Amino acid sequence: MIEVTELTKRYGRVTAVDGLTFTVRPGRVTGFLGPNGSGKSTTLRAILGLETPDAGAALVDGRPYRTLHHPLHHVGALLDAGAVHPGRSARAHLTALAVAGRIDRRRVGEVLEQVGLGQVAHKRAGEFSLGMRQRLGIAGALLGDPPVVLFDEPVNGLDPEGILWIRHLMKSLAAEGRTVLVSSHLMSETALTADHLVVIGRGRLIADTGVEAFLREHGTSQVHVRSPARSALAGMLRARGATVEYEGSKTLVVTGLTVDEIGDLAARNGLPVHELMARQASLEDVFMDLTRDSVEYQGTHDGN
Ligand SMILES: Nc1ncnc2c1ncn2[C@@H]1O[C@H](COP(=O)(O)OP(=O)(O)OP(=O)(O)O)[C@@H](O)[C@H]1O
Repeated sequence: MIEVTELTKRYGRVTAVDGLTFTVRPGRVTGFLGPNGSGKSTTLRAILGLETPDAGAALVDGRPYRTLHHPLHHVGALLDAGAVHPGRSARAHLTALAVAGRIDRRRVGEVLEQVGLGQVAHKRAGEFSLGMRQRLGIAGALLGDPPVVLFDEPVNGLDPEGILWIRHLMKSLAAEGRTVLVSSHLMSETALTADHLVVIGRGRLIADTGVEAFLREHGTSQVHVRSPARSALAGMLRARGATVEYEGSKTLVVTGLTVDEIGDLAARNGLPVHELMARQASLEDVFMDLTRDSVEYQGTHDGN
């Protein structure tokens, strides 16, 4: 379990994390979402004891990371997949980590197999593709068999096969009862993997909720209706409580009624309908709406 309480971190005049509180529970994948610069990496680094908070705390299993006796047995993290010596083989890299972390060297072979690098264990990391480097980073995170894992933007730059692999891995780690926290700036990708979402903007909490509840609450669906009698239809739809907007010369965009309700209403009143189509607002749109203020703030701030 990870507990972040009233966490604040400032860099000079920039408040990267601002009184942030949330808990990451075991047995599920928690997506940690926010636009670029919203404070995700800073929060992850604070959880890993790489940043000293100006206020508040970030605890792993009830303790600050720096006080854990065998940290790699508690937490595994993928922060920057590039942080591997290019001249070292995958096996040598992991062996060095194992020695430094007082972890049984037999784990090296196990994690190499687990991430699918068994065949290339002797290849130099400098010759690895980005996807292979991500896998190597994840192997390092899993070395201590930790109950808590953190991944910072793990699918960035990966091909579809790599993305699928990571999604599957996250879910299986959570199914084993581990605490899994995955940061991303992509809402739709995260919704496919995560069970729970923590959304932040300019270092503050925007949402802490289940993915399904989030989609129910924010995933507004619209219905596009093309009708030669759209003015009459619009009046009736509004009378039924729908929000109606005009688009082009023939189309209505309706929120608040289903396709069936709109079709039935038109039929009962003898109004012709040439097209009736449900459209789910994209998750990326929902996310951008939610975090817009924080992005504008960030832009202003960066400009100063
Ligand atoms: N070491 C640092 N020194 C100064 N400012 C920093 C430092 N680290 C982060 N910041 C600033 O803190 C804010 C939050 O950055 P952070 O990297 O935590 O955000 P993020 O959500 O992880 O974004 P990204 O996905 O772009 O990395 C940004 O304004 C960033 O410029």
